[in-house]
Amino acid sequence: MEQEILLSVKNLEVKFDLRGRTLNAIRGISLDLYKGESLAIVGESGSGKSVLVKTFMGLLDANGRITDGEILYNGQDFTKFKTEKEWLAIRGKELAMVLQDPMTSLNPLKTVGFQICEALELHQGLKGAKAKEAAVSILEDVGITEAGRRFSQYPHEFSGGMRQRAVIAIAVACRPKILICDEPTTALDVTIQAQILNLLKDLKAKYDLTTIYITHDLGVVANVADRIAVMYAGDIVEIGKCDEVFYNPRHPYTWALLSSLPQLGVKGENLYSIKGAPPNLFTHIAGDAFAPRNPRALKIDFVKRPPYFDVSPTHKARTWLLDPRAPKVDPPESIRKLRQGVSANG
Ligand SMILES: Nc1ncnc2c1ncn2[C@@H]1O[C@H](COP(=O)(O)OP(=O)(O)OP(=O)(O)O)[C@@H](O)[C@H]1O
Repeated sequence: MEQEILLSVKNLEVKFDLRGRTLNAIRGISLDLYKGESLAIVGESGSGKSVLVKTFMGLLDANGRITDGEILYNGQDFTKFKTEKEWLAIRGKELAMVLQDPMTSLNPLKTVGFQICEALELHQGLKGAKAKEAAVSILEDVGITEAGRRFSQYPHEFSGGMRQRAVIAIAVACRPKILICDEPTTALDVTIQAQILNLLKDLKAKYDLTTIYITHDLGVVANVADRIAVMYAGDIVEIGKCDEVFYNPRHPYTWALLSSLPQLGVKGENLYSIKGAPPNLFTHIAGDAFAPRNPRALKIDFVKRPPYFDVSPTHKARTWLLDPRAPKVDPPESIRKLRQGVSANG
């Protein structure tokens, strides 16, 4: 079945000017987002996850610029936008974002209810009693009990988890098509994390959302994502359905990420202790950016950037290991066990 593409990124490049030097933050990304799906973008700190989604909302820092590519949405190309006015028709209304720290999104001086009403008025033209009624109902939708009373409270009267619910309420009040969640639960404790993820899942169905999750934690995405895109050094190195990436990963960086998952009972190192450091994005990267940290790297990995190779119609990875001419390189023991577990279970 053909899936409808909601947002299409083509060969996107983003650079930052920093003290006379140029940092290559996004290095030629192409990505289709399908209507109704839940896509997770994973990768370690600095891989470009946030910068990528900021380009979807016109929120790049002032020293950043798109130097190539297209971002197509509903017949428009965001990369061609020149004015803030053009973005105001998109931001909040078509795409909304939930950030890690709710306090950066909430105004501490205004009640939570007022802030939801503001969004309702701006995007749906609702005012007065109608707006309040709608806001209370949204507060209920995001799982805030005694919504009528909570409506009149200030963010500091809410707990951390409730603040995040309030931020989500403001985001969905605008009825966006796409909800971007940037590490939405990182700042919360584990039980609250699970509640917020469940809430986001419920809201996705109720509000007919397409969602993008950004996280460095593969454990988080296993429960929420239909597809996973793995980012490394400003590029998507592997993308596929959740099961494909978890149980048949092909890029050595994905192997490393998975090996670090404590949830899988795999004895390995923490994500942040994958040996070596990410590459310097100020310099041109010739081959596979992960090669210097990859104990299984081939010679060509240091010389030539790999293209994508298809693993299945829905799964591809940018690694020379998938070239038919490549020598057979086995994934680490832990990854092989994962795979065997799947085939043994049918
Ligand atoms: N305004 C800026 N000026 C210079 N470099 C920037 C700027 N914003 C981001 N970068 C750089 O772009 C790269 C990608 O950053 P980004 O914040 O997207 O990473 P990330 O994967 O989202 O990491 P994290 O999980 O820490 O947020 C990093 O090297 C970062 O230092």
